[in-house]
Amino acid sequence: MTTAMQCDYFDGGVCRSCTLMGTPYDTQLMAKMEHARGLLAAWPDARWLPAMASSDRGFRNRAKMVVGGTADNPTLGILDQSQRGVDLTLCGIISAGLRAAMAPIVSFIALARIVPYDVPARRGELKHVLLTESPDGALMLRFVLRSTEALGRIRKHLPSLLAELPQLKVITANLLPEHKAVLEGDEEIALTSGETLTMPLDGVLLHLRPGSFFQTNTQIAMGLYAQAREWIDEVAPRLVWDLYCGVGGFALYVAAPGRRVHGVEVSAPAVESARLSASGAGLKDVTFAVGDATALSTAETPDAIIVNPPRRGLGEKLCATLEASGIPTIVYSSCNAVTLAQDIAAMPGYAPQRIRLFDMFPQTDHYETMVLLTRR
Ligand SMILES: C[S@@+](CC[C@H](N)C(=O)[O-])C[C@H]1O[C@@H](n2cnc3c(N)ncnc32)[C@H](O)[C@@H]1O
Repeated sequence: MTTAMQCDYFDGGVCRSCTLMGTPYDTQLMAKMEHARGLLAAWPDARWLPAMASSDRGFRNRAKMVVGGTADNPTLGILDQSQRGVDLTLCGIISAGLRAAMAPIVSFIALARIVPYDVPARRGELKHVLLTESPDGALMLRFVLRSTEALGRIRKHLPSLLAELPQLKVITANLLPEHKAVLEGDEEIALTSGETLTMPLDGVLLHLRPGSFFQTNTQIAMGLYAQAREWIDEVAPRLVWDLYCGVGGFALYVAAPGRRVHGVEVSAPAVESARLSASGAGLKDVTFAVGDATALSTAETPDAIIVNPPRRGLGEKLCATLEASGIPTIVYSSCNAVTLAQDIAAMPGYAPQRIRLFDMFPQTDHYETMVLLTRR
């Protein structure tokens, strides 16, 4: 039995995001397996592979910090019930590299006098600090601002931040003028010459642009992509589609000589990132398009398809399209086993063959499940 992680923020009632904090990791993983097995019990013939466990701490490659406090004493973390800033810079589930960058960023905010946004008063500038770490320790930092008011001071003082954190490769200002409960706005202003964070994942180099989705837990993401590659390679398809492809992790992993791979994704920055990664790797047969995966037409039927939708799942329309298609193999990677089970039930022409749980989100009851489906 593993020792449970302890967190002062959780114990003090300051932050309750990690709902399973204090539960031994083995117990968490067993409960997730039971939960997934229960939801997918309608397919008893599918073979369950051993779950891929994660490190139970320091696994998050990304910190989304709400900024509170004052320009002299900013806080990075969350807002409490009265909308006051609560410091969470020592959060134990974010990576050590992210944690180490927090104090210099807090000092920088004070130095550049960027006034934290005051939610009840609708005053101030800095709403969020978004920080992402690549496996080689490089960082992408985004300041989500109400306006460009502080930009001059940010630019002026940036050299001191870069001197302290030379691993900062991409820094941007994101503008979110509206008073609304979203993380970021549409406009991104580059503050460094580096525009993408490079993510070396055992042999595959991904480029991450600000604003594009990347899996939260890099170790588990690599496991997920490697598993998809193994299943795809077994059926040796000549044409593979990667729907909801994000920055192209699955597509780039399954690329192989003599195989065409095409990714579809709704986010334009993510598609730009994916194209950059494919061209950087010299992969001419790996292409990407901005588009709505649910509006898919199967005029040209691929030999295999990978789908990795958001929590809402594929939905009726795409399930009906896939059910009516002649695609022999589907690899479905899902962060919500409830919608996964609904979608599989909506495609009775496919039989789940193998299932594997990937613990992308330790300390919470969330997890990723990947299923290999073949045409009956
Ligand atoms: C769970 S993420 C998967 C990303 C990617 N497969 C990866 O491994 O990083 C889901 C992705 O679906 C995209 N998305 C959401 N709705 C979509 C739609 N209707 N059509 C295409 N992409 C969509 C999101 O922008 C996001 O990048």
